[in-house]
Amino acid sequence: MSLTALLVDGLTVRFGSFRAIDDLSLAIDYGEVRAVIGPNGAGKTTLLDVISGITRPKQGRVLFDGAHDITRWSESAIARAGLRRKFQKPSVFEGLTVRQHIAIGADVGFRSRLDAPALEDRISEVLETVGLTEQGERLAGELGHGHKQWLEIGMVLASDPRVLMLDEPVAGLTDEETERTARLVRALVRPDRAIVVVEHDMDFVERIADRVTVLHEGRTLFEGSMDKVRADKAVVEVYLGR
Ligand SMILES: Nc1ncnc2c1ncn2[C@@H]1O[C@H](COP(=O)(O)OP(=O)(O)OP(=O)(O)O)[C@@H](O)[C@H]1O
Repeated sequence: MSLTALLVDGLTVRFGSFRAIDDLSLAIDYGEVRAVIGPNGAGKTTLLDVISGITRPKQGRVLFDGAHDITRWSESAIARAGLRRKFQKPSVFEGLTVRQHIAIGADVGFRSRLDAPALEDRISEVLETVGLTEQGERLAGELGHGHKQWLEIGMVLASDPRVLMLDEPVAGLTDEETERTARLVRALVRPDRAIVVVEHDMDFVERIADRVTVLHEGRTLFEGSMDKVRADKAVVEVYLGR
């Protein structure tokens, strides 16, 4: 296993003549939580779209696990390899229970197929981790927004991801739910997993991120700890000071 989970190398994504990602290079290691922040339109979602196979770059590579350029892989091949994403808007199956959702996540994603008892154990373990044990038999449609977010994190987690991408996981959550999500994200850290979080809530980012990459106009404006990010003049000018 490489120490680097994702190596983004000279990546450019164009929409017509506009460069949403502009010759971007960055490395994300196993064992870390990396926050990707920056103003609207900086290219954060586009970066996640490339890593998850939704958008094809014009130039550059994304090496997964030090060896595989995933920019030509299909979305499903990328997901099967263990790169999994929770999208910004919760989209649960209203008529299925919480347990059924986690089962789908485990069944679709788990790289070594589980037998029935192992699957039940896995579901219970995931429910415990995301704090939804008591809601296991409830229909997803009855859950509040926070619980839906944790359910979706649970679905992704059930697949035992190597790279876990979370797109604005605390948008629309209360302060208490945000705090609980921060604790959850930190509990998902493992030496063989990289967690990439796109988020606008800077207090949340400070709580979870080992390192922060600030994007601006498709390039890295700054990279470092949140303390250093907050102190950087250029970052304050284009983003934090607004
Ligand atoms: N399919 C597309 N066609 C044309 N332009 C696009 C497309 N997708 C994204 N863009 C443009 O690329 C730029 C980067 O968008 P992106 O969604 O990656 O930004 P972001 O940093 O995620 O912003 P936000 O914080 O608002 O989510 C924006 O100017 C956006 O309008």
